[in-house]
Parts: sequence; C-alpha cells; structure tokens
Amino acid sequence: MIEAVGLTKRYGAKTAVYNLSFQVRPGTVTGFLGPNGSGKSTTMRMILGLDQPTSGHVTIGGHPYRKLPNAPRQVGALLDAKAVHGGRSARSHLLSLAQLAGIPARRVDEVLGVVGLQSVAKRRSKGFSLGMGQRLGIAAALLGDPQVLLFDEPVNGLDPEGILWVRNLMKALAAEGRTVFVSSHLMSEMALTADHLIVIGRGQLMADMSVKQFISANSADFARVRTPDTEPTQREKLVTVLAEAGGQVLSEPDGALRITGLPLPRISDLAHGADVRLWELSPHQASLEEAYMRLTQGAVDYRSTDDRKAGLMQQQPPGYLPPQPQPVVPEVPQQGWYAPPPPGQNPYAGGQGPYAGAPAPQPPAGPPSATAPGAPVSGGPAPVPGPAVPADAPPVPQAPPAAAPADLSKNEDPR
Ligand SMILES: Nc1ncnc2c1ncn2[C@@H]1O[C@H](COP(=O)(O)OP(=O)(O)OP(=O)(O)O)[C@@H](O)[C@H]1O
Repeated sequence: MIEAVGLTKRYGAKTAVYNLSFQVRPGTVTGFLGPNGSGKSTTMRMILGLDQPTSGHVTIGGHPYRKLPNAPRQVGALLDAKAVHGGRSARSHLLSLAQLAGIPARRVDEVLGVVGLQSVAKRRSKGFSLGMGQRLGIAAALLGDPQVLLFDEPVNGLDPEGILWVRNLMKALAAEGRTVFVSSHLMSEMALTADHLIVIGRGQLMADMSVKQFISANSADFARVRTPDTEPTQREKLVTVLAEAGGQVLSEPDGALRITGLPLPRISDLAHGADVRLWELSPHQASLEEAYMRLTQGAVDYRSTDDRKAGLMQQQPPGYLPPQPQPVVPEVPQQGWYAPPPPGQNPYAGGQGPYAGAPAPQPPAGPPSATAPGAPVSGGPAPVPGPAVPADAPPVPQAPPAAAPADLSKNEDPR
C-alpha cells in the first residue's frame, strides 16, 4: 500500500502539491487524474524518493521509498520513458538495471518478451519510436516483479493494440494482489482500467473514490428525447408536460431534449398522455470524461483559445466590421454542458468537502434562449446550478469553476 499524509511540495514560490493525503490499496488499479500541471508527476516522484516533500510524508508498505530494502524488487515505476541512455540497446539498458538490483539476466529476456520488444532487443534505444520507448519503460518497471507499480501515463504513444495490452496488464497485475497506481489523461481508457480514482487539481485532493461513485457524484444519467422535426408544437407540448412532472429539460445542439429527473417509462407515459409522438427516447449514461470535466473545469490552468489568425489578416479600412461567425455548439459536450449530478451527491459542489464555500457555477450573463442548445428549456431549478449556454455563447463557454481548489501558484498561502 502507498500512503501519503499531508504531502506538500513547493518549488520556490510555486506550490506544486499541497497537503495531499491518500492511500493506494493493493488488489485494485487506482487511477491518478488531474489537469496538466496539477502535481501528478511531482507526487509520483515524492513517492519514489526522487523529490523530497516540503512537508508531510509518503510511505510504501509503511516505509519511505529510500528506506525500503532492495526497493527495485518491491517497487517498479515508469515515470519518464525517455530517461534511457540512447546509445544502449534495449537489452543492455535492462541488463544494467537488473545488475544494480541483483536480478538475474534471464529475467531481462522475460520482460522483453512481455512487452513485445524481443525482435528489437539489440537495437539502440535512441532509434525507438514513442511507443517502443514506453514499452521499454514498462519492461523496466516489471523487471523486479514488484508488488507495487507506478505508471505515469503509460499508454502515451502506444498503438491501439498496445493500449489494450497495457489495460489488460494493469488489471492482471492488480488481480494478482499488487498495488497499481497509474496516471493518465485518457478518460475513456481510465474508465476501462481503473477501479478507484484519486483526482487532484492544483496540487490538492479533489476526489478519492471508486470510478462508479465518482461518475454518480459528478454527473447524472439522462434521457434523450426527440419529437418530429417538422412539428415544433409537439416539442413545446412535451417540454411543458415534462416540466410540470418535475423534469429538468435542456435543449441539445440537434434540437433533441435532454431530460434529467424523470425515468424513461414516465417520459414515455407523459408523451403518450399529451398525444406527442416521439422519434427517439434513449437512455444515456454519464461518462467518466463528463464527470471528470465537470469536477475539474475550475482547476484547469492551461486552456486554449480559438486561433482567429488575426495576426495574419491584412489591415482593414476604418469602420470595417468583420463577418460575425455563427456560434457553434460543440458536438461533444464541453464546459457548461455537463449534466448536473443528482442533488447532494457532489461533495465538491455543495456545503461539504474540502472545497465547501467555493463559488458554484453560474450561468453566463445574458438571457437563456429556449431555442439555444444547452439552454434550460424548462423544468424546476437544476439540482446543481448547471451553466446554461445562451444563443450568443462563444464556441466553448468559459464557465466559472465548479468547485476549484485555490490557485496556489500565486504564492498565496491558503491557510
Ligand atoms: N523541478 C521543478 N521546479 C519548478 N517547478 C516545478 C518542478 N517540477 C514541477 N514543477 C511545477 O509543479 C507543477 C506540477 O507539475 P507536475 O509535473 O507534477 O504536474 P502534472 O500533473 O504531472 O502535469 P502533466 O499532466 O502536464 O504531466 C507545475 O506547475 C510545474 O511547472
């Protein structure tokens, strides 16, 4: 088991990790998630004794890494796959690691086989592709047959076959009772691989729970309903009856309705009772990506802007007005689009949890339009105020933080 207690790491004015406490248990794959720069690699380096915490401590099986007897036989890690002497072959790189840890040479050939690099074992690693480098890094982590494994973005650069292999490898290692701690930005992959999640934002703990709990705490399942495109009155009638029955109704980009708060059979009965024909009534399960984006959207430090290419434009005569682009609502839901979690289920959005008191998301300024996708069409108050998207919303609405940890990079001590 890995146990972190009050872990804090400062680099000068920058607080990379702040007061982080968690446990990573054996027998499960624990996913370690967080936006870019949130402190995942720093935390992993502290676990492995490569960085000294400013305060707090972290142990593996009750001991700090540096005090573990023959640590490479107990803990395997992939932190930076590029940290290999490029002039060495894959085999000689692994052989040197094996010799340092007292691991027999035949184990090197075993792990080369496990990661599928036998045929290039004698090639210099500097000619390796990104994915081959990752495989070599994973081989190094497996070398000592350790009980505790840490992988920092192991599927980075792997082909689909490699991703599937890593997924199965992680699960198999956990099924053998090992402790597996893995960071990734690929939510779809994490949803398939991890049992438990530790989520950090700006170096602080945001969630520590099972994947299932995480999704239900941070999003809600919903029903998608479509009435005939040619008969807008049918849609309006349905919106009214659903709202009267207590449903929350949002408009989707293609004109369909997104309903929360009512089970599918009830929606069907209400439509039937109102003599409304349905072209679609389908259940939708919230994804880990939705739940993750909803939780962390306020803790994202590095956000892209549209490339308007204004710097490449010719200067226009005074008074010239550029054509206004039509607002495009993303096909895939983005900020402000996430179905709100059921009332009281998001410990980070209400009055409990470490971020209690953080501002709840508010709809962007401007009147919501019943025809604008994402605008609440009708219904009672949303359980957690979900930001609506007005008709004149920019392509990616910048919703305020859902429940953001304080930005510690500004050198402000939050205590
Ligand atoms: N040696 C260092 N000196 C100064 N700042 C550092 C150092 N290492 C990390 N940081 C800073 O600490 C913060 C956390 O970085 P870290 O690499 O741990 O994040 P991360 O969650 O692993 O990010 P990513 O997902 O992009 O890999 C960042 O702001 C980073 O710039």
